[in-house]
Amino acid sequence: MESFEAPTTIVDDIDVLKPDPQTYRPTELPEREDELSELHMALRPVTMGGTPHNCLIYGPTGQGKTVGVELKTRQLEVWATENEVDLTTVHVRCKGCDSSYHVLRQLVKDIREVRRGPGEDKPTGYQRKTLVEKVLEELEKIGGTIILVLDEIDAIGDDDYVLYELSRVDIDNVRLGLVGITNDLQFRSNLDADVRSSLGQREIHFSPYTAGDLKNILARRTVEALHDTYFDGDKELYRNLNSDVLTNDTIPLTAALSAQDTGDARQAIRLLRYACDIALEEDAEQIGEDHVRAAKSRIETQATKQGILSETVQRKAALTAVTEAVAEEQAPAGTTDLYRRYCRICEQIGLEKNSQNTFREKLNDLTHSNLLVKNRHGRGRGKGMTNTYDLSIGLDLAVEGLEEDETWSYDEITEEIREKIE
Ligand SMILES: Nc1ncnc2c1ncn2[C@@H]1O[C@H](COP(=O)(O)OP(=O)(O)OP(=O)(O)O)[C@@H](O)[C@H]1O
Repeated sequence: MESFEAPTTIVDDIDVLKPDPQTYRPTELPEREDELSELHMALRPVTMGGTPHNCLIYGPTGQGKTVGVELKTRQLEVWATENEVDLTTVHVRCKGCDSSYHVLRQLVKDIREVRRGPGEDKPTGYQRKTLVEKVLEELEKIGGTIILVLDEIDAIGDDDYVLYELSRVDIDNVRLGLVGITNDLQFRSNLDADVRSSLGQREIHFSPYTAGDLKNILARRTVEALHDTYFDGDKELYRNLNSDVLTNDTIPLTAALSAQDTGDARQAIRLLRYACDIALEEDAEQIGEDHVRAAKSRIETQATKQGILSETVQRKAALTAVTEAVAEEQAPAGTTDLYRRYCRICEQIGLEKNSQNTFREKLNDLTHSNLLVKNRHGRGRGKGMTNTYDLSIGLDLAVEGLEEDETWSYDEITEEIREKIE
């Protein structure tokens, strides 16, 4: 059996390569100097005995919005303690709260926890209006200046009641500033005009990181995470990085692959971490380009399997029909052929059959999920057009995805397909 004692020549502190804020939080974000300076200006009235401006922070996922707001509010808290200013920050994660009602319940719990410590339950059985009153009572009990950060606030969708109420809060002993964070660019324009003008007193946009930004972000992480990796010179920039455990192309490739995609720092850090894990598995002395490419492919494989897992049973039946056609080398296949296969599969597993039109919709849904590709062809002069479908992922991956999916436990069908490939 492998020993856990095996020494590693690569890693110093592996947790630094986790994009999870509970494990590691950067202490500076030089790539966000401008955005954080705007936030600084919005919060600055606190230092003059005033009320912070409300802000709406928006930008795609993994752009340092959450970590940036946390850094700035913490910096302000330190200043407030040193200057004996009564300041409280409440950071509310709205993910999963799909309505104002759920955000209000979360708010009551989080604000109570700020006062009394962890372990509060979310209140149940109250109407929205009563929950608003409870939030106000809690804010009043805290008093002073309060910054309420509503992270992933787009979770509430069109139901902006909670924002409407919070933006009108008027409590004698409280100076309240709201900071909304969202990665849904459409969210702002869908808000009620009053809420938009109140919450968006200051709007701060976090645009996607470039490959250059990502190289610097990754370089700083590797200096803390890896052995024999350090900056030459006082500027913590990729161009000053020296490392015995990274080959020259590792960081540029990781950054380029992530920048091509969405410029997401979380994704870039995760990719490097995965490459590092593969290098460790291989007992390699350096993390190289091959490890990054292997990591990218494993991540994509996992994401595809996850994608298959999250499809409905009817779509999985449609996907199985296309997979079978590919295994028999009969793809790209037309809707009629695929529908015939689908009907047979439904009979085999006892699934209710959809009409051919509904089946076609399922195929198109799978095309939108990037599991299938659709092509339109002419049937010949004057005979109109026809659609054919093929897998957009590898055949093996499609079969593996269906095999590993416990909600699609029709082993005899996937076994039959497997036999056709082997
Ligand atoms: N400039 C940066 N320097 C170092 N690490 C960064 C930087 N920007 C982001 N990160 C890291 O990337 C990850 C994602 O950051 P964060 O959660 O702040 O993104 P976000 O924009 O709030 O994303 P989401 O909208 O998905 O919540 C975290 O691990 C964070 O530490």
